[in-house]
Amino acid sequence: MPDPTPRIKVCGTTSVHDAVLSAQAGADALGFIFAPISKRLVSPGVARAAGLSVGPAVARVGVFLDQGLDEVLRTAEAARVSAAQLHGPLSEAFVRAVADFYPVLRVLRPADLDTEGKLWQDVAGVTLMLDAPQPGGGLPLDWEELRETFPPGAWLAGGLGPWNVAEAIRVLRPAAVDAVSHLESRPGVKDSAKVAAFVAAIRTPSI
Ligand SMILES: O=C(O)c1ccccc1NCC(=O)[C@H](O)[C@H](O)COP(=O)(O)O
Repeated sequence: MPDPTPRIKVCGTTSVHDAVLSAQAGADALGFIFAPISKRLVSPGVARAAGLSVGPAVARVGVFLDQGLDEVLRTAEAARVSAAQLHGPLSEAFVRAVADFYPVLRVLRPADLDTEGKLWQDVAGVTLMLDAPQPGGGLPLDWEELRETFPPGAWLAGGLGPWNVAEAIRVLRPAAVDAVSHLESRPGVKDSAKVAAFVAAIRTPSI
C-alpha cells in the first residue's frame, strides 16, 4: 500500500540557519524563492549554500514567478536546485523547456484545473501543486470544494499551518504539503516552534 503520509516542503528559506532548522525538524524539501516580488527573495548563492548544508536527502526547490526561461535556468543552475516550481500563466512550451532540465512543480489555482490541470496530469517530470491565487499569502483553499477535482499525486499549498494541515490532508490526500506564511516569525525568517509543530501535525498519527 502506498505511504499515505505526505511529503513536507517548507518554502521561503533565506538562510543556512533556516535550512538546517527545517531539515532537522523533518522537512523533505526546502523552497528557495527567486521571484523578485517576494518578501522572501533569496540569492542563488545563499540558496546554494543552504542546500549544501542539509545533505543529499532534502530536495531543493527553486521558486519562480513571471521570469523568463533564460533567467529560470541560469538561476536554478547557480543555486544548484533539484527541482523548479513555476507560478503564473505560462505556455506549455515554457513548462516543457524547464522540465527538460529539472523536475517541475507546476503551480495552478483551482480555477486552472479544468484547462491546464488536464494537460499535465500524466506527463512524467511535471507534478501539479494547487495553491491559492496569491502565492505566499497565507490564505487556505476551500478543500471541500476541491474534494472531487483534486488531481491524484498533486501537492497542496495555501494557508497551511500546524492547526489546519491535518484536516487538509484528511480531505484531499495530497502527495505533499507546502507552507510558508504560517511558519515564520516575520517574512523570510522561520519560527522553529511553528516549523516543528507543522511537521508533527503531519507525521503524528491521529488516534
Ligand atoms: O511566498 C512567496 O513570497 C512567493 C512569492 C512569489 C511566488 C511564490 C511564493 N511562494 C511560493 C510557495 O511555495 C508558498 O509556500 C505557497 O504559495 C504557500 O504560501 P502560504 O499560503 O503563505 O503558506
